[in-house]
Amino acid sequence: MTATPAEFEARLRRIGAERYHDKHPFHDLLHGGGCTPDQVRAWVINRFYYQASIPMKDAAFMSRVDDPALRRAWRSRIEDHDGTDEVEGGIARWLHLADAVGLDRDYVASARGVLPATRFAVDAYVRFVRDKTLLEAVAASLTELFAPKIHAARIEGLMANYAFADDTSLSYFRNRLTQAPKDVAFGLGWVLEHADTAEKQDAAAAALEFKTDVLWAQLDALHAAYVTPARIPPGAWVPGSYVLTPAS
Ligand SMILES: O=C(O)c1cc(C(=O)O)c2c(n1)C(=O)C(=O)c1cc(C(=O)O)[nH]c1-2
Repeated sequence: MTATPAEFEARLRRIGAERYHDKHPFHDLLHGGGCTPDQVRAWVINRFYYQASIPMKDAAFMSRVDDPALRRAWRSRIEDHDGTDEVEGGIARWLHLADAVGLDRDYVASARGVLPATRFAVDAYVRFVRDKTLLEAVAASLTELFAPKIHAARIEGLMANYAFADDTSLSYFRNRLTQAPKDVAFGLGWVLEHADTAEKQDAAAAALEFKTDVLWAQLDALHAAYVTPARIPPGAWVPGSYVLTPAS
């Protein structure tokens, strides 16, 4: 049976409550000050790959949309990450964080040291958005419903626990606090309007679950590789390498 929009929204929010990556143990370590400088660096290197891929997935999405109004509503996402001639974007802001933790920013930007499982998970998200229905693609972005809470917790936790944390190094997250709610208000409204059959609601819910897996798998990979007993896959970043300045 088709759920009402309010019931369907509650179903989507339950998926976040049960599966979002704010519950992953790596986030407890990171936000609680329990990460070593190299573990923070590993997170910065791997998470960069997600950041850098987001505007590519949004471009893939827009390439499939024939409704100019939907493209217009979506295109600010690309500017938010890539920036404009006047305003720095999220990718540049992420590289301030790379500088602050002492990493060689060119190495981070090259994505050479990214873990294989991170690459597989992120690439799967870009492919999902390219290949699935527009409804599933928009529904997958709705993990952002749950992101402002984790960004606020991250700013607070990093500021309290790490000397590298300041307004410049954390500017990425501060900007997302206003960007994400705007994106997600549109995305949620669009999904509630277009998921108008039980089958479409099931497909949208499954897309959101898939996306929580994309996020969770990245942190599993990070935890397995860099938290004791560490198992670093061949080719991935080796702690201590590409570090230009000591930890602060
Ligand atoms: O730090 C986080 O936990 C987190 C999570 C997510 C998310 O839920 O997918 C995004 C972001 N950050 C983020 O910064 C971001 O720009 C973003 C875009 C998207 C998307 O799917 O389009 N998710 C996320």
